[in-house]
Amino acid sequence: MTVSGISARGIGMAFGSTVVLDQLDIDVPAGSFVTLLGPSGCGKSTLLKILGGILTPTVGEVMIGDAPARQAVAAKQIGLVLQRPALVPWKTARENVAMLRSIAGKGKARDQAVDDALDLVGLAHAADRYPHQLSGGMAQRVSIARALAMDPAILLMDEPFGALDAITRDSMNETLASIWAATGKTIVFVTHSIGEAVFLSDTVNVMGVNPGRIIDRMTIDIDRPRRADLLDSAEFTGYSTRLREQLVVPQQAGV
Ligand SMILES: Nc1ncnc2c1ncn2[C@@H]1O[C@H](COP(=O)(O)OP(=O)(O)OP(=O)(O)O)[C@@H](O)[C@H]1O
Repeated sequence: MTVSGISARGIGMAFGSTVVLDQLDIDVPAGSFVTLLGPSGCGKSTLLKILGGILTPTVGEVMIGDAPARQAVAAKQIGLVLQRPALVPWKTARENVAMLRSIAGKGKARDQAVDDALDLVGLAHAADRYPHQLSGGMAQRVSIARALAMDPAILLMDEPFGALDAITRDSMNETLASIWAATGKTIVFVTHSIGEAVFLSDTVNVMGVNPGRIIDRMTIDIDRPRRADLLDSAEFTGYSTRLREQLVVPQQAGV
């Protein structure tokens, strides 16, 4: 895996006559954890897909490393994790993780990359279970392992923990922070949750609506590793309060 960053300039996106994103610039440094935080409908998912080269913007340019984003997609450098894990019900956790690798011609009878990915998400013990035998959090761990097993340079995550209960979500956030530290991947993460954004990110991009744009960029300067007890600290609350103010104050001109 080569670690790559993303640079997007002058991004605009319209669906028919509806302008969803307007004049948006964003940089995601290689190996960083960057969050897109904003209200429903501000264009987070659309921007995530554009940054990953999955969707072509109406105007503007996205570079991944030194190449246009679509080349990174063709080279399978992009991993995607969505809110719903979408596992194949008749395949075990291990088989679900192995699936994309076999489609890409990388699969072997005993594939170490699959076992390593399951290990990384803490599911080695459940590799032979079927999706109906997994909790929601475990199923989402499988979908993260499925993306990791392809060893993408960039992981795009679209509200991956949005459907989970608060306790499971905290534990998934800790797991994701340790996966990121262990793999050094570039991660772009979409969330509605201020707490999740502060806990995970190097940088939080706060988005405003109508049209979608970035209204603030906040660097989260909290030491790592970050553990769940951080959630009770004054430092954490300070960042959360500042972000909340950005989200409720009438939005100003884009930055
Ligand atoms: N393929 C599409 N065709 C038409 N409109 C679309 C399409 N995809 C997204 N939109 C519109 O673009 C806007 C932004 O959608 P998007 O899903 O990117 O927002 P979001 O911030 O991720 O929302 P949420 O947090 O609710 O998932 C919405 O108004 C949505 O209806």
